[in-house]
Amino acid sequence: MELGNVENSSTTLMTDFLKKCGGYAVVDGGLATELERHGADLNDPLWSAKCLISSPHLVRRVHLDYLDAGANIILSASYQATIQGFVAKGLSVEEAESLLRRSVEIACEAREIYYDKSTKGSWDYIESGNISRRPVLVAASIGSYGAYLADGSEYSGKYGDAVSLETLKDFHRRRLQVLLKSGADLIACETIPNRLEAKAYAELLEEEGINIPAWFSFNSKDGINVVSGDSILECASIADSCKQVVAVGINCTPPRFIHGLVLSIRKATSKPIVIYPNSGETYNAELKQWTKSSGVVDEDFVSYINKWREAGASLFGGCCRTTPNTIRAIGNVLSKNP
Ligand SMILES: C[S+](C)CC[C@H](N)C(=O)O
Ligand SMILES: N[C@@H](CCS)C(=O)O
Ligand SMILES: [Zn+2]
Repeated sequence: MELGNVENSSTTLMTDFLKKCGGYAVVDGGLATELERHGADLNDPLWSAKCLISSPHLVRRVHLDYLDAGANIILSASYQATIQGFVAKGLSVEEAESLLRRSVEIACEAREIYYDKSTKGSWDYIESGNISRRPVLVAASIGSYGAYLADGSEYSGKYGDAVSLETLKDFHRRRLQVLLKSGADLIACETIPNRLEAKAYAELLEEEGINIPAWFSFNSKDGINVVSGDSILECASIADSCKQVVAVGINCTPPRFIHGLVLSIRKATSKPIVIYPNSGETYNAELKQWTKSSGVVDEDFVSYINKWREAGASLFGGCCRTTPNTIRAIGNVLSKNP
């Protein structure tokens, strides 16, 4: 397919979807931390991807909980699922690729179960005079190279001089190819910590030329730049120039930084903005545990949703340590102020 057509059909998917959702869409909340809350032990280099092997039923249940809470987009458990990471655990490349596909299948199964069981509440929008089901997209999550390193590097974005654009493209290429053909509606490149990785994703998507839209979501620890110190404007511009990218945003970032970042992203792109902050707690990568941040108050961020909406965001959810309750509350805010 020619790039012009890729751009048109990808953009249409997102604009049609947002229209069907009433202009604003609800993204799910933290997947890994919710698995943990249900008893999963994520102290492993694979982090949440470990559950694809040990407890796929729990992954499906958490997806379903987010759908019950009102999510319009659910993200697969592939954030830290990499071929390299699975092979390091002793799996074959074929088994690793099959687990990647399985992560998307599990999310699709949850959507099927949700549609089958909910006769009330899911038939809630009218299109051309017909009552239709609540729109739900399945996004295949792609975590950064730093996520694979399993040492919290996605919160620093410092990969060292030895890691070049080509290193990152080689690292991501095969996983992206598998996920592009997995049946997912969307690719979610998440927690992108630096400009180089955004460029790597953009080039790979353009080289593959497959007609699946993607979003690029960055993280920040100062509300001005992405975590590596690279400019959010430059990062958002890379996303803006990539034809397959249908939304640009911020995830796994404390709520207090979001407003300024939305205003900055808006200067670089007119594409829809996606926002899914974490709880504001701090991650200890060594212990793989969360601690309350001292000296900062990150009150319940749902109260900020309207402010972020006024600043230009149109897709809202939560990242680490948010729960289905957060997502239900976001849905309530959006539906009260359509
Ligand atoms: C977004 S962080 C909480 C993900 C976990 C990290 N890559 C680790 O493995 O420790
Ligand atoms: N989608 C991932 C992001 C981690 S930062 C998750 O929710 O576990
Ligand atoms: Zn997160």
